[in-house]
Amino acid sequence: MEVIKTQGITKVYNETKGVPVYALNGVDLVIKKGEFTAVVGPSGSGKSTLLNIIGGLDSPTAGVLEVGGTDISKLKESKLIDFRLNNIGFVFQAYNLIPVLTAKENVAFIMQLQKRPKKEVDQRASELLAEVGLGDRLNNRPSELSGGQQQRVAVARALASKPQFVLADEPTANLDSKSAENLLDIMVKLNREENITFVFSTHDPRVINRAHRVVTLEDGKVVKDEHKEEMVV
Ligand SMILES: Nc1ncnc2c1ncn2[C@@H]1O[C@H](COP(=O)(O)OP(=O)(O)OP(=O)(O)O)[C@@H](O)[C@H]1O
Repeated sequence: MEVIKTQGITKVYNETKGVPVYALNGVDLVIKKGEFTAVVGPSGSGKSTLLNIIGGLDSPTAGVLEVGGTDISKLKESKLIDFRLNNIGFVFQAYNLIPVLTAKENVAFIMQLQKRPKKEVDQRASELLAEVGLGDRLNNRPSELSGGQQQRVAVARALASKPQFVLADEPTANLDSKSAENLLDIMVKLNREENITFVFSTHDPRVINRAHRVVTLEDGKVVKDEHKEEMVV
């Protein structure tokens, strides 16, 4: 099943002086359910721009973007906010947790926005945190957690809404190698056992090694798209 389909996605930034910048230049990409995909490429190649557009956080200058068969490039902002909430999970490099809320409240918050029953919210928040190895940290605030633990809360939060896929922009960028490995182990496990679709951008060779599919961008274009037979564990 196709979860994400882009056709001719282009993003142009108009430089005030001189030439326009093509951050993306005709990207065609199909991501299927259960894929574990790394988007790689040199600095400035368009990775963040692509992830922001796939996540409905930014709109393309041209092209079509379908998520689960819905053309989201045509949705109005209010509809798009709802669509994002219910269909896409986000993990950013700077954690982006709400500082005054506990780990459990951060995960619950997304489900409260979805107006799910309190009992279900409570139970699922605890279960997800246990799944990422933080069953004993439910009531700690982000400042009381390590960077790796905060990023695991972010993964639990991304999954809370039962999204069609999870987008992670450089998820290991601020982590030491042990925490990065640990985060990867959890993402791989969620992918393998629950068929969660992950798309992440990265510079990190350890992350690239664990991906099943590696899409390489250069100057806003896909220049390589490798599918690996076997995952390297
Ligand atoms: N708001 C903006 N205005 C003008 N140009 C922009 C803007 N955002 C991005 N760009 C340009 O678009 C191109 C792609 O940027 P993008 O951030 O997507 O690259 P990236 O591959 O994620 O880079 P990095 O690995 O350094 O994070 C770059 O040339 C960048 O300078």
